Amino acid sequence: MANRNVPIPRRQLYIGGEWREPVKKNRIPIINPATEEIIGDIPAATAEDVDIAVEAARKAIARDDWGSTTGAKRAKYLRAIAAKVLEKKSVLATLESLDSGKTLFESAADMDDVAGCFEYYADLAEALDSRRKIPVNLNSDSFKTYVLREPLGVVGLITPWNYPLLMAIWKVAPALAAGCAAILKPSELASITCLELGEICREIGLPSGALNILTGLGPEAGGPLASHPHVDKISFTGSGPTGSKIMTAAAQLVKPVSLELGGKSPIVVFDDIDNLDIAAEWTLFGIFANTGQVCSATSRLIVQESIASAFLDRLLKWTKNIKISDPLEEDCKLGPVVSAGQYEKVLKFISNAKSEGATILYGGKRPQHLKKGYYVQPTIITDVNTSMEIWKEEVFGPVLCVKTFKTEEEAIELANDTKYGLAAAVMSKDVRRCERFTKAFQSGIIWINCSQPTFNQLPWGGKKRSGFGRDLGEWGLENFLNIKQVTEYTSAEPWAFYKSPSKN
Ligand SMILES: NC(=O)C1=CN([C@@H]2O[C@H](COP(=O)(O)OP(=O)(O)OC[C@H]3O[C@@H](n4cnc5c(N)ncnc54)[C@H](O)[C@@H]3O)[C@@H](O)[C@H]2O)C=CC1
Ligand SMILES: NCCCC(=O)O
Ligand code: NA
Repeated sequence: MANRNVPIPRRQLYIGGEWREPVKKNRIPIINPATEEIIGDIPAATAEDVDIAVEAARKAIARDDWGSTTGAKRAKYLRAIAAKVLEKKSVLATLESLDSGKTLFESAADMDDVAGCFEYYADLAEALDSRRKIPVNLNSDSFKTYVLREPLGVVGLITPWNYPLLMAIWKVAPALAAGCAAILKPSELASITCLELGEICREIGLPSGALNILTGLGPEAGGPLASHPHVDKISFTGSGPTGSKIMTAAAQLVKPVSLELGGKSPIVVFDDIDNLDIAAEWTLFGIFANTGQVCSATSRLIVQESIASAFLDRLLKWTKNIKISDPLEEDCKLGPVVSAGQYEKVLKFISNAKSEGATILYGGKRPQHLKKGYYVQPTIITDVNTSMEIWKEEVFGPVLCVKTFKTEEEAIELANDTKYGLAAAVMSKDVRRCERFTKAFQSGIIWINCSQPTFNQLPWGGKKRSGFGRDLGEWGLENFLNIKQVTEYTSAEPWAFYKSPSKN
């Protein structure tokens, strides 16, 4: 077992490059979901702190060392942050697991991804210098034109608890690369590593106010950020209802938002797959990685009837082999869900499925060997119909529901039978069929013969009620840039639209 005695730092809000006590001095307890114990506390920001952070961010935007410096200089800071994250990887990963219940293996992988994301956007920040001013040729003697890419301004980044530091960095890294000044509001359920990012920024000397970190409750800290008149954009990842509230608040000021919300993504498995075990493992990974708390989790298995029984059999064997334990234990592959609320919510989904007539093929309860902690067994539910809650609603826990199909048309119809549109996966060795599914799936992310692999270079986001806008890749950077066209009249001749008074 990793060292669970890593001390939990007692931090304040990170504003203007310094630690600052919240104006109202309130704090929120940190709960370890594996033990249900309080292990520390975080500061609780309110509207007063948001005002101070916005002011610090506006100053950073106006200063030569941040808002108007080069991408190359900003890249140096991003690379320095990446290096520090790797230097502190072991402690950060442990803190992430203690706070969120994520397995230590996954937390460590997240820290690598965090560093990789900073490195990736450091490259893009450097490349931005040559794309900052792009001439546009009009074939005109009268006009010279060009397009500028500028930092959008002060941006609010509101993020969830399922990948506490990584989801924040998907927004922080491109926002800083673009030259914006950012205010990050992480989830109150898991904020420790985001506060440690503040310490890293302090250590590497990030110019003050470029990144401000306000922990606190959603309505008290996130709400004022979304409705602040001097915040130029909100980028949000989280639940649909909260996304909707943020969009409503931002709409009052015509403030742009990007929303990365939930999903109920399908994984379609055809009978032509060569290897049931490979498909079974991807199906497992698609729903049980991070204990199913993944917005892109492929939580609806749609399997061809001819192999359904053999495939489910194999799936069960793999599922029974998953080690469920304290997330710091070696080889743990399934930790607790994040909170008591999430635990109750997941169990309720399972009991509702049962009362609606579905069969709990496996799991559905707390694992017997774990008396404390918010643990739920990996759960597989069959005899599902399309009007059931379990087919329609995002559980955000380790719960897979299963339906069978006979024909390709039926599989597409079932796959798209959802209000969401984040991700979709197809498993088949028929290349043409995979192409047909790629086209037919109504979603922003397609996986072929796999589920969940995610790369910094590729756009991440959805359609339908999964939201709009894209994190990651060059799209993630464009989110934080203002595109400004400049048109200069270069002719010595008068414009001659009006009759000149001198000719009267
Ligand atoms: N798509 C995704 O990645 C995620 C989906 N979820 C889903 O959402 C459900 C609820 O989880 P929550 O933690 O309550 O998610 P949430 O969507 O309410 O929280 C996400 C972020 O929004 C903030 N927030 C909450 N209310 C706000 C408001 N009125 N104004 C501004 N910011 C606000 C939270 O403090 C947090 O930082 C989960 O059970 C899960 O189903 C949760 C987290 C991530
Ligand atoms: N593999 C990263 C998933 C991110 C998300 O749940 O939004
Ligand atoms: Na926690």
